[in-house]
This record gives sequence, C-alpha cells and structure tokens, in this order.
Amino acid sequence: MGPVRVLLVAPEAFPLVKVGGLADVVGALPKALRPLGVEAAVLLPWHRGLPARGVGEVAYRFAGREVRASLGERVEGGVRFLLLGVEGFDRERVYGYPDDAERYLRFTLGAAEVALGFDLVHAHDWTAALLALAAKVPAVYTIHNLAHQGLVEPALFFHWTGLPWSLFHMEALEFHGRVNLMKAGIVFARAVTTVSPSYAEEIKTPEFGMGLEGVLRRHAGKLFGILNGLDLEAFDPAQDPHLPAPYSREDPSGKARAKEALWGRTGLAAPLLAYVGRLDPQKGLDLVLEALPHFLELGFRLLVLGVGEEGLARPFREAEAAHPGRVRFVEAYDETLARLVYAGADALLVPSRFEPCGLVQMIAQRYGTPPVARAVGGLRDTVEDGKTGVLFRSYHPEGLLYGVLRLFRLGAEGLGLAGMGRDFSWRRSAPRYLEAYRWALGQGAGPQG
Ligand SMILES: Nc1ncnc2c1ncn2[C@@H]1O[C@H](COP(=O)(O)OP(=O)(O)O[C@H]2O[C@H](CO)[C@@H](O)[C@H](O)[C@H]2O)[C@@H](O)[C@H]1O
Repeated sequence: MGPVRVLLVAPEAFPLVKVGGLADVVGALPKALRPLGVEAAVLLPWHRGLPARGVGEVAYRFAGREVRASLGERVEGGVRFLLLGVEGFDRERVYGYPDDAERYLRFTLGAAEVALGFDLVHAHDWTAALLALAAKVPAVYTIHNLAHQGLVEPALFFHWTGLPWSLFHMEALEFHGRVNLMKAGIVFARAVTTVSPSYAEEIKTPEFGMGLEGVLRRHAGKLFGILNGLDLEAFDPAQDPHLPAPYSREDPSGKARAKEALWGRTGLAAPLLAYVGRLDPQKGLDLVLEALPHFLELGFRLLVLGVGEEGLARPFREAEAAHPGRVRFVEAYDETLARLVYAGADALLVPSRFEPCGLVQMIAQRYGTPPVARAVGGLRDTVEDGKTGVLFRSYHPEGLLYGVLRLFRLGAEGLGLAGMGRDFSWRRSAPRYLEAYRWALGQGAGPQG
C-alpha cells in the first residue's frame, strides 16, 4: 500500500497561529504520522499577517455564486501548510466575531475543493465539521471540545451552502430548530475521534454530552478515543530556549534557576500555585477564585496567565489589586512566561469542569511540576493520582483546596520528579489515528480494534 495522503483542516495550527491546545495537536500530528507512512498537510484559513507563497486559486460555490480564493503554501518544521484566502479572515483574531459561522462555512466549502487532491480529509472541531458532508473524499472528524458546536439559522445555512433542505431533520443536521455543524461532523464522518479515552466515554452521557449525547451514542460504533500526545521536542526542559538553564530528570538543578526567574518576573515567591490557559467557564476558574482566600491564609501565592472572558478576567484583576505581591494576573498570551510557569511553579492548578484532554497538565509534568487536576476526561487519563500529581473529584472549592493540601503533604517536589519520567509522546497515539484513517478508507478494523 502506498502512503495515505491526508489533508488536516483546522482553524489554528502551531507554529503559524495558536489560540489553545487545538493548534498544538494539529501542528504536531503530521510529524507524528510521517514515520507511519502518512503524508499529512494542514489547511488553515489565511489569517491576517501569515506570510506564504501563492500557489494558485480555488473555486467554490457560496450563496449560489462561484467565488475564488487564493491558496498559499508554506513549509514549517517539515510540515506542509496550505492557507486558503477566503473572505472574512483578514482580521485580528481567529474566533469571536458575530459572522464566525458564515466565514468558517466559506472556508469549509473552499477546503472541500482543496481536499480533492488527497485520499482523506481530517477535519477538526466545529469550524471544519461540515467537511464530513461537503468533501468528496472520506472524512475523519475530531472533536476537541464539544462546548463549541457552531449553530446556524437554517435559512442562511441552506442558502450559503446550497445543500438540500431534506438534510434538516433530527438524524442529520437539525438541532433544536437550528443547524448544528458539530452534529454534521459526528453524523457524516466515516470515523469520529475525540482526544482522550475518558472523554470518549463521558460525552455519551447527559453530564458531558452538551445535548449531543444521544447522537454520540447512536454513532458510538465509529467513535475512537485517542489520547493527545505532546511534541516532545517543542516541550523539553533540556533544550527550551525560554528557560534560564536547561534541566532534566537526571540533573534537575536548572529548575531552581527557572523558579528564581519566575519569581523575578512576577514578584511572587514559593509556595506558588499557577494556572495557564484560556479564561473560559470550562476551566473551573470559579473554584480558584472561591478557594483563593484559603490559599492566601495558608501562605500560598497565585499566578494566573491567560486571556479570555471578561467575566473571569475582572475578578482576577481585582484579586491582584487587593493582594499585591501575593496574587498576579498576567492577561496575555505569553509563551516565555508559560514555559517559566511550567518549570518554576510549585503546582499547576487544572480544576476543569470538563476537559477533553488537556495539554497543560502534561507539559507541567514533563517540566517536573505536579498538577492538581479534577478527575475528568483526559486529566484522569494523564495524571497518576498520588504519584505524579493529585486528582480531585467534586466540583467544589474544597475539592481543589484539599487537593492542593494533599499534594504538599505527599511532597510536591517528589511528585514533580516522578512526572518527568512519564511518556507523553505521540508514538503511542499516532498509530491509532492511522487506524481511524484506514477504517474511514474501508481498509481496517474499527474503534475496538
Ligand atoms: N496565556 C497563554 N500564554 C501562553 N500559552 C498559553 C496561554 N493560554 C493557553 N496557552 C497554551 O495553550 C495550550 C492549551 O492547551 P489545552 O489542551 O490544555 O487546552 P485548550 O482548552 O486550549 O484545548 C482544547 O483542545 C485541546 C486539544 O485537543 C484539548 O487537549 C483540550 O482538552 C481542549 O479543551 C497549551 O499549549 C498552553 O501552554
């Protein structure tokens, strides 16, 4: 058999454009698949400011007319990135505009044309989900986060896409009177994957299914739970240019330098609890806020690094103002500071309400910092409770508080060192994507092997 040629389609991919973990995964997967005989290219919208070489044009239909989009190409770290210049992407941000559904549908319909040159298309999250229906090659669809589904008014959707209204029913696109793009991905893809085995189980229940649990149960026969890996070269304390000194499990002495650098940059000191990530209701930051007075009473310092919802940013701004030198809120996307946190904090807080996989807890373990995480989704699959970190169950500030206390009772430093020995490489997960691809191409065994 020749190589499988796959087009990964996503809104973001590291190192070109990154908002969160989706970009890490889409950027790393092509490299992990190459040794397995998969030639993967990544197609992104041509977001503002991305330099690339023009390689042609793509014609697609939108709202009953033929439109053209320029196609760019750029190779980065050995990965071939294609950029599609459809209307609506010459903007500051990747998401968060009122016309997101419209511009990503344009992108998806253009992507369907680009996919014709490949054996298979691998669509990521709601923004690319319609490829499962619109692409003329088989599609694999990955759910990174069920919270964002892409809901569209049906009249607009059918006008834009030219798809038949006969698809507007409960077993296809309809969801409470609207079109649900995530649902389209689940229903029409040949294989559906999600980013951890635990999340694959959880989303079949009302607690985590976000209204799609029934659909997911009906399509469970093609659902694969594949744990995300980490790009071990991109995240390596032994060769991380963001750190003041390299270190490893064998010689962790450089870690002390990272701690000093982190304290120097933030004005904080040990014992330092930290959070890195998007400010989103998913992440359980309300628990951090509620537990904060107790943390401060116990002598802990808190650092929060993240951007996102104003409703979550404001209370952290206020907490910083009220507790100078003890609470810091850095409202920025800052790669260097993030690396200093993974290396220099005493514990990383990951109290998520739900977590499809989560990369921050894996990065922290690789950098020798133990996570205190809620026992959900991929957190459950990647933190060894009492060995490399602490897991807590109840979604309650006391759950988090006792988790932190338990970590320090067990010895945060020792657990951190143990975490450095864990293997989070893509080596274990990449072959499972190949299985999903083969299954979608009608060549192999299904999710249960
Ligand atoms: N302010 C900031 N400065 C610097 N770096 C920052 C940052 N905010 C976030 N990051 C970085 O963004 C990434 C976050 O990835 P996660 O997977 O932990 O969560 P996210 O919810 O974004 O991803 C979603 O998709 C991924 C991929 O499948 C799933 O693992 C996850 O569960 C799901 O919610 C990490 O690389 C982190 O370092």
